[in-house]
Amino acid sequence: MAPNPPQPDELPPPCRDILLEYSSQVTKLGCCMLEIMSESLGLDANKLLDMGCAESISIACHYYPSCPQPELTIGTTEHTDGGFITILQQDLIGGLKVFYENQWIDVPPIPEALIVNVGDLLQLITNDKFISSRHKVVANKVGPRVSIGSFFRANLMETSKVLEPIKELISTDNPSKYRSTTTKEHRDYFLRKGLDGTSALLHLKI
Ligand SMILES: O=C(O)CCC(=O)C(=O)O
Ligand SMILES: [Fe+2]
Repeated sequence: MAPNPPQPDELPPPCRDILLEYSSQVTKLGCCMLEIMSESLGLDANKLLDMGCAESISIACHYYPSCPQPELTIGTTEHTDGGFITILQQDLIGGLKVFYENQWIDVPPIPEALIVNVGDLLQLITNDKFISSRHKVVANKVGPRVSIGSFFRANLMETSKVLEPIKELISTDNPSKYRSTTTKEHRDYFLRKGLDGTSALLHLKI
């Protein structure tokens, strides 16, 4: 949806208007979250926005059919999201799980609540102040399940933009945990690696 929004007639008619409206509202919410997160790090409220964390936004609508033998398969394999933040809306079916304190915990649907996931790039630029969440979706006998993910990512148009821990968040006591990369290098690695359950940050660790 950003930086190059689709033409309305490129979107399926049944969800065209609502998707454009949703995109504009979720963008506002994401910017607000990024401002609050900046402040919580002791940074200027605009810092994460100025770094381009809301420049590129894509929306994926997921449809998980009901599954007669859910124990034999998986909805979405374990992964961390690759961007800065993801705002996720799930319906009331359930199935999302997050890895917390060494175990998989259900993220039960709460009507009208949204989930905000920290992604790998926010972990990288905050030098581990925010940690990306490992999550997955299990298959379900009931369904279908629908979810909508709004991904705030690095702007791929700026291929050579450098991604590295924010200077204000590193010091001699708390040195940089990651080497610098570029949006292109990181994206290529993320796509090559696939959703194999390991973090795309491991190869950048110092
Ligand atoms: O369907 C969901 O609830 C989560 C999907 C997801 O993790 C993703 O698209 O990155
Ligand atoms: Fe995800």
